[in-house]
Amino acid sequence: MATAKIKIAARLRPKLHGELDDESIKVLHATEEAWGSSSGGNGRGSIISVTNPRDASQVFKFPFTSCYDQDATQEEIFRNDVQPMIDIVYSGVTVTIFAYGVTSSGKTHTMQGTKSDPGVIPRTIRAMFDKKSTISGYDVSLLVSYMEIYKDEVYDLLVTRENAPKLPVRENDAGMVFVANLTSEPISTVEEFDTIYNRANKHRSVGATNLNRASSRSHAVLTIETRMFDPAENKILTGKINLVDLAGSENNKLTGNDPSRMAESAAINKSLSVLGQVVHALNQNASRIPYRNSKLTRILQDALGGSSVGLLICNLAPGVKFRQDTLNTLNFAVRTKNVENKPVIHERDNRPAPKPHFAALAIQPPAAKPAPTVLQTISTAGSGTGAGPTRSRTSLAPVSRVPRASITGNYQPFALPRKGLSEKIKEEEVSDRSGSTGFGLTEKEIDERISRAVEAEVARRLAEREKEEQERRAKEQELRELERESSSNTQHRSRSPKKEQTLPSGVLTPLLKRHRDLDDELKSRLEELENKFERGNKEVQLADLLSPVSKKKTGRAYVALARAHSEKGDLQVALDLYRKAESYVPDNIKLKERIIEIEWAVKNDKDFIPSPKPPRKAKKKKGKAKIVPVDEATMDVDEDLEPKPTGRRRQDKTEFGMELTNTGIPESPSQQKRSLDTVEEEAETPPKKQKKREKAKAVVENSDDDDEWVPPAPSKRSKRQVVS
Ligand SMILES: Nc1ncnc2c1ncn2[C@@H]1O[C@H](COP(=O)(O)OP(=O)(O)OP(=O)(O)O)[C@@H](O)[C@H]1O
Repeated sequence: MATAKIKIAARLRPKLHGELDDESIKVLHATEEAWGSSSGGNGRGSIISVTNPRDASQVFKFPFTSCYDQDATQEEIFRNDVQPMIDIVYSGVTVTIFAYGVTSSGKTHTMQGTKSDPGVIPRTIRAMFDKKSTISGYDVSLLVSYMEIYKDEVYDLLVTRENAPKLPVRENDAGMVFVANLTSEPISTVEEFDTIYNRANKHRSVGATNLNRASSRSHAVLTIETRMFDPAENKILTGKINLVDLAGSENNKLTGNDPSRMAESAAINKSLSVLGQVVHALNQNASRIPYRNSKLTRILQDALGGSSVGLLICNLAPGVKFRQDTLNTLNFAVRTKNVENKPVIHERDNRPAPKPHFAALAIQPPAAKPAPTVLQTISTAGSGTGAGPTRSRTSLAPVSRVPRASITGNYQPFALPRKGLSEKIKEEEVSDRSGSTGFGLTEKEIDERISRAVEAEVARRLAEREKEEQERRAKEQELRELERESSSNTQHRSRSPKKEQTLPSGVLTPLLKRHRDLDDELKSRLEELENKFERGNKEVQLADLLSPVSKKKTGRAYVALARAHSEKGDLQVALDLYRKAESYVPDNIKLKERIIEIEWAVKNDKDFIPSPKPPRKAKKKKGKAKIVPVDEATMDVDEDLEPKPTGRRRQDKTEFGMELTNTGIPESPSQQKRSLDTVEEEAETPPKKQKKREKAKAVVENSDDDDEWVPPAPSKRSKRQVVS
């Protein structure tokens, strides 16, 4: 079955007035000679390089097919990466393009642009109308729908704000997710679109923050649907392009959000966190992908491991202020580029089915739904010159995880069209509903059959759900027992002097010595937990079942083990353990950094010595001293991976895929400055021992995508990077 990976384009925006650009984030291009073209290679097969905030001698490299520097134009991005998608849409496939990045990184600029410098959306519309005018033999109609996801609720942007109710997200029989009651308006000219779009944008939730005067407070999804009726074949081909301007993840220290903004911010960060988890689960080949954990991922389900063709535009902001967010965005992009979709052509055949022989009718099983037609080949590298809808298709095998599409009349897009279909399509739909069955059955017989089938299906689903629920409860119970057992064992053992004798002297690192009992305990606990679940996706499944506190505990347990192994020099084992930890705390920024660093050390066969752990501070409480239970002490094993907030309870640093507790009260500017400095200071502290060993400038190639261009290490002699 043909698959298509999500394509990544990264764009670094220019520094804005008053911003500092320390040039730690760079775009390195391939040379003209290497690409054999005169395009200068700009935007094609280049890399983003980022200096490690914790060790300036390390440079992380992220190769993507398209990287755009601060001078890149809107036209360039559209021509290289978006224009080729138009042909795909007209071949009956859904394309999803989404802009992702921290707040103020330029997502809206890239997608919408300005009147004088239009972005992806206006250019796409023009290109779609241009393409439409070249198609002959089809009756083509275009429809637009536009929604925003604000605080995890979906609103129609084509209706006035006061009349916009929360819209439900549903799934049809074919597994296709759609937003019920979303308006879908026909558009016959570019000007018509512009009027509708400009009016709708006024309904979008936008607010001012310290980082962006017009910050998007919601995710916006604009969908253009193409319906092509072929009168000769009596078929309808339906393509779609979803243009998604995501809200940016936010660091409330930098945005200076007030409490009402914070609630928005929490919703934004939560949904982006789920997006990160979905991509993570897809990378792990997990059997359960947490699409349902947010409306955003539910609506983008088809674009992530589904039947669309995807393009992720990663927007990056320059300067040290955003460096951590840049790394997070790039990490997300690296993961996303491994996500595979299985594009499907959405075609509905309106020809009446041939009438079967009466003898066959007697033993006729209920009509099976035709499986989705799968694209044999989809070229995303075209130049936009393809002619007309693609007709070649072969496999009829059902798509495994997310077929989400049907070529029968069951197919429903995000929006259910309300009006303005071309007359012919309307006629077809009418004749579909009232016409002959093709099997000589009466309406009543059909109704009866349908009700029987529906009843059977409902009964089956209920039984399935009941079973799943029972299994889930049993698993949860088991986990609770394990946890209880484990914590009582831990307390018991900590009192037992015998345990000390079991330690092989001189082998354990200082960390292990401190936590020797716990190490054994944790190992056995983790082993027990592991045995309960299949390999492969067990961490993701388990993480789904655990409470947030248990997840954190388990993550820390893995981190403690990983750290111990890394100190012993078992870097590969340590790396595996850190990755496991990531399944439980996917949003831990320092853990991500640690993984990158160890990956680098393993790849380059270098030693890795973690920065020394800060001494554990005694926790003081007014009045009485707090007794820290042993179990809790294990949580501090890797304090440097997870700094504890001090003072008032709040989370300072936000990132993609990071779950936030935006419950804190904004600090005073002086407090903000102090704690920001601390964050920066922490980030800049290099792993000292390692620095001694690694005097030469190191380059990290942070990609497992071998077929992508990996340029040589930067040299002082060459201004531009050259393909070797
Ligand atoms: N490539 C660019 N060239 C010039 N200015 C840019 C570019 N990208 C972004 N900007 C400017 O940067 C500012 C922030 O951009 P924008 O609003 O697009 O960010 P955003 O990522 O959509 O932010 P948010 O998530 O808060 O909505 C705007 O003033 C915009 O004009």
